[in-house]
Amino acid sequence: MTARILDGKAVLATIKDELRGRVDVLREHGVVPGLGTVLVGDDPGSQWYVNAKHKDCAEIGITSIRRDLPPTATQAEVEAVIDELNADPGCTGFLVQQPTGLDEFALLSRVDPTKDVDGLHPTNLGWLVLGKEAPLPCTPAGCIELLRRFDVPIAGARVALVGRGITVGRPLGLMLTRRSENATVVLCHTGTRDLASEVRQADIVVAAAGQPGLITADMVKPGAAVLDVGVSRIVAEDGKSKVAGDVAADVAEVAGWVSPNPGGVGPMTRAMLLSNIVAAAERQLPGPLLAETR
Ligand SMILES: Nc1nc2c(c(=O)[nH]1)N[C@@H](CN(C=O)c1ccc(C(=O)N[C@@H](CCC(=O)O)C(=O)O)cc1)CN2
Repeated sequence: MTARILDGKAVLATIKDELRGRVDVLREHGVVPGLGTVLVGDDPGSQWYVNAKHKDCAEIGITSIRRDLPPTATQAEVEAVIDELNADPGCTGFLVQQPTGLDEFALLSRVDPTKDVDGLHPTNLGWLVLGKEAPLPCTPAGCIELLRRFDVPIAGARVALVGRGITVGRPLGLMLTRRSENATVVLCHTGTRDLASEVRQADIVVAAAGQPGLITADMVKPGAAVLDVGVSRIVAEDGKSKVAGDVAADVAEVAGWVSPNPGGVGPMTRAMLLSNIVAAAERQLPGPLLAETR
């Protein structure tokens, strides 16, 4: 068996097409969506992600506000930029690119939750726990959207999440166990006694541990869907740095679906960010118009 490819790049392009029309409607009603980003330091990966986010925005008519700060920026300086974006009416949503090397909990908490397009503000994560509508974290939302777009059955599926981080594993567990998804989730982490056995029982595996090649073919149930969220930077044989995922290449010989890495969940993170930006701007519309967008 060769697995079907969960092509996140293709889905990102489709979602951009879908969102363009909604951005046009917003503009017709005087609301111009504007994404703000706060980037601290000179990490090339973070710079790439932020550049990509603004490029995506430009392609569908969302304006950009960039605040790039040097690696020497202090907590107070970053918080001042957050206060400025909270107050800026042209910035309808913004995010602080992680990692910052600073107190990230304090930074996230300072963002106006109505402008939190990352869905990572404690209030918005709280709404998720309570089962209420709120902006959702982009990577877990991207995982679910990717499965949906390729008709991977989720309701009733047994899911092994590998990794309990705040941006992926933990919120994804909450999202997959909502009635709308109705999956059964096993959240695996470094304390899991027999990871291989947990993964082998799963219909869907989401690998977000940051350990290159952690999930091997012998651990995967034939026909399962395997999403690779791991991002480790390794030095290849040619001496060049490249991204390595958590899923070994031979998993594609056993699985029913696999997400490539790059080209799978990464572009979906960007797609869900765009969707959160548009939804945040739509909430600025007067009630009856907002109802029409739903
Ligand atoms: N404030 C946030 N910081 C971070 C988040 C986040 O959701 N919010 N997630 C990650 C990084 N991230 C978005 O910021 C992100 C990761 C990957 C991709 C992507 O498109 N990757 C490409 C490959 C890129 C490469 O070669 O390096 C792919 O997978 O095809 C986009 C965004 C941490 N920080």
